[in-house]
Amino acid sequence: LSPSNGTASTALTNYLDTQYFGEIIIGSPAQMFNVVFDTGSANLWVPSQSCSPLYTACFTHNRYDASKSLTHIHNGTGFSIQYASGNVRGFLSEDIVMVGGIPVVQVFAEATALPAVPFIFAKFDGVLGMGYPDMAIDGITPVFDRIMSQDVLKEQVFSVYYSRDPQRIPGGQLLLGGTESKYYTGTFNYVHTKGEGNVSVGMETLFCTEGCTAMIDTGSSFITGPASSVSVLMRTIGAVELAEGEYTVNCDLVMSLPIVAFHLGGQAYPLTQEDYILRSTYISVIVTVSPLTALDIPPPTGPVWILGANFIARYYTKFDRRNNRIGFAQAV
Ligand SMILES: CCN(C(=O)c1cnc(C)nc1NCc1ccco1)[C@H]1CCCNC1
Repeated sequence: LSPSNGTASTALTNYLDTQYFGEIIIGSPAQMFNVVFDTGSANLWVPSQSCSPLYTACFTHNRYDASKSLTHIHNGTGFSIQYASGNVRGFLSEDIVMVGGIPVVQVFAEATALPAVPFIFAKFDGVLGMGYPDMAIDGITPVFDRIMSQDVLKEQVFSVYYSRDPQRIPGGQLLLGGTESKYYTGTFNYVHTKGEGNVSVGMETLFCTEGCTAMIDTGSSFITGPASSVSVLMRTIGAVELAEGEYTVNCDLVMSLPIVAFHLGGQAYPLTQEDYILRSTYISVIVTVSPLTALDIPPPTGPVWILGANFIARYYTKFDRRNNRIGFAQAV
């Protein structure tokens, strides 16, 4: 925490433009964990020392050992969080958590059952939810809310920078309490949380004309949209569906791909071809647009567009909890 200006910075690692994570400390003496700072959830969980090593995903990641922390407080309440491919299950514990040098006494989950898919592919150990308290399982006050109530931050905001260049150090930044001017240009345009938006391709608004909700999810790698809308979008750009919800276009068509723009809060946020395609290295003739896939999320949350890392890498994002709005500026 730099006392001078009431902000706290955490450098993020960029793994293949698809995973961005930073270090936190839990317990005394310090136990270090790499976590995704995830606006798509609101709980903190890390693998537990009591996770059976039969769970490969536990075996290959850092695990919290309550017996080695002098500041550990027992809780024991059951915990389960649902992901697309399976549940993370465990129990609650309490200890000192340090984020960007700010200490909070935090209730978090020790994971004792960690599904191999997707977590054996995770370069991070756990997830630190940065979402609103109403998303928090077991009604636990999220980390950022506990930091805000300490009145140590200049502003009740946090900002996220995701670098697009894997060689660039740091690969990203989480800044609590403000924005980092070196990571964006121009001014912020704001959209109110729970706001409406729509999606246009080229000059025409294809669907969601009556507006549909979008979620900015710092913990997701890609952009997903309702299957019906994504298929309309893909047909428009001439992509063909190979796998379920995954589309490909031919390489030499890339330059003719239209701009896909997300309209949020009356402002257009265009993505160029490079933002929404991923060149598949092994088949030189086909380009996959996998950063844009179909995912139908059931009501009441869905239908919803989820804008993940490849959107945030283009638009530096300020989560303004004081005014319940999200600001976007051109990322550098
Ligand atoms: C963290 C769980 N998430 C992932 O999409 C996810 C899963 N599995 C792996 C291996 N990585 C993931 N995200 C990597 C990443 C880091 C930053 C950007 O994307 C999502 C689940 C829904 C809420 N939001 C988060």
